[in-house]
Amino acid sequence: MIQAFLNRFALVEFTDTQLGAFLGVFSFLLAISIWARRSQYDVKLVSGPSGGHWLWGHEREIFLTSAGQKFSEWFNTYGQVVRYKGAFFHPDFLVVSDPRFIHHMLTENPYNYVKSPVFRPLVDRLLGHGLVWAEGDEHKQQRKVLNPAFSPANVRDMAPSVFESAAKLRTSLEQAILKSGGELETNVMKWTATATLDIIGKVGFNHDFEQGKSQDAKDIQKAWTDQVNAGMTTAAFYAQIFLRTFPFILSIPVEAIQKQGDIKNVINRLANKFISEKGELVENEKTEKAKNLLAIMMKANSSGVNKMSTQQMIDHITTFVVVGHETTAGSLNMTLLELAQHPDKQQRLREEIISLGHEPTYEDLTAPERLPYLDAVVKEGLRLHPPGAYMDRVAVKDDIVPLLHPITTPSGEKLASLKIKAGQVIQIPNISINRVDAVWKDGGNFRPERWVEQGGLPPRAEMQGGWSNIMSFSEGPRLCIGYRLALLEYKCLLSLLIRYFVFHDANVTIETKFSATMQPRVVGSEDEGAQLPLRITLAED
Ligand code: HEM
Repeated sequence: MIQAFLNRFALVEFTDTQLGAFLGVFSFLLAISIWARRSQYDVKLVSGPSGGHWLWGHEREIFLTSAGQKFSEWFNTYGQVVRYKGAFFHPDFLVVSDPRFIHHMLTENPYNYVKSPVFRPLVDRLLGHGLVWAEGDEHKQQRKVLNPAFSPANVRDMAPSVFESAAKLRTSLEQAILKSGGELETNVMKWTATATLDIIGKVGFNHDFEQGKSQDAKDIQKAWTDQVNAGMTTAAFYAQIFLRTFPFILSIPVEAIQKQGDIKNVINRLANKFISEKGELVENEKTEKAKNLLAIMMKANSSGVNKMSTQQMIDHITTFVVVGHETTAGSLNMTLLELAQHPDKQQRLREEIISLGHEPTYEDLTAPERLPYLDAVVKEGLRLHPPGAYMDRVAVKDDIVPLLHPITTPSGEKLASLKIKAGQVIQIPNISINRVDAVWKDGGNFRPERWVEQGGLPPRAEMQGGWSNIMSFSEGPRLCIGYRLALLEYKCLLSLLIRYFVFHDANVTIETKFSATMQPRVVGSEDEGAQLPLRITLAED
């Protein structure tokens, strides 16, 4: 067809060879001209909020509003790729929700987009050299060794520990309600985090945290609470900007900076004890089924493939305990708040669980069709309130990133891809990505029905690539390794709490803030730190 066109208009007859050469030269010149036009990086062409403070850029307004609020506003105003001004003359940030952009970074090129190298030493101090810290080949290798520990079969074996901790939570909450005359107003975070710490202690390294009563549990919970509370303060906002600008501060021997090792120290001690007590046993009984994550790692080690040092195994356990307990509790808490504010939905869920006729089993909790409304509530809770509410990545080299939704430059040109420079910081606010109105229509509303009604979900192409096509567990090779366990815990605890208790709004205004994970606090009582008060009564049989 091209040949016929040229022959007709050039008034000459081209041979196949001449045409091939012509097209080759033409394509080359076209590529050069596109390259010349695009040799300027495209970030400056991306639209976003104007102005911004000369020193703090737009970062202070992000900090002062609730978690993800500014990003949601900007996605709704400027589209799914937004540029804004950083503090302290930091080059402009990109904040993205475009699914193609995110897939390119997290799934197709995960090791070309790394976590901020500035904060890596902090992760080391808090968690050691585990999965959250590792990058590149080291991360690939760690995932290869650890993925099997979270296989469906292994998570199934963890179910008895999950059910046992849930039953203990029910008993102690029931007692507390009866003791306070049938109605208890309480910070629900303490109850759920105690249960999830119990679970990760058992499934992590067969340790009993005694429902938060052991000294070790108290130490871990105190260190974590101090950390997330500190993370919400104005001082922390300034500190992270100073750290980013002057990373050497991290090595100053000041107690506040060095204190992050507290949790790591407790878990190091407990896991070392487990290894010295059980090391021989697991070594000798290679056919026995390992029953917790540390034993699974030790057993894999004893087979000689992919050997891990004792310290590496301990760093992994530390990572699982820290990132695995408060995340699940955090999203569960916010779902309880939503259900307290939507009593009709809470009642619908309760009726579905009661109509099952027995306590939910592992099978009931893992097959969505057995308890479809429970499944919908969990998906909606995780969509609106992902505890890992925010991630960021830094491009390690120049790249051209494809877009699902082309952007329009100030001169009216449409760009279907963006040329970005090595060092570009790209922010991925999961909480705002999950709520974009252009995709979800009523993105900020709690409406579990959308997951079960016909046509309730956005078109697949508009959604993300991870679990249930939302961003809550991320996507690609760094997708949350513990998601199956998290979902089992979440569904088990939620079904039990809703079956036996009624949750009522405590009539305070709750806002959420970014910290190590997303944290709720009471407006007007910010100084009291993270809390989520709810009134709880017993459900009628
Ligand atoms: C509702 C509960 C949970 C949510 C929403 C959640 C979410 C996430 C997210 C978004 C990431 C990616 C972070 C990033 O790349 O910057 C992540 C990573 C991770 N999660 Fe979870 N998580 C949950 C529970 C758990 C549990 C129970 C465990 C383990 C017992 C766990 C272990 C991890 C680990 C080790 C990573 C790092 C994975 C890697 O980089 O390869 N998480 N999680």
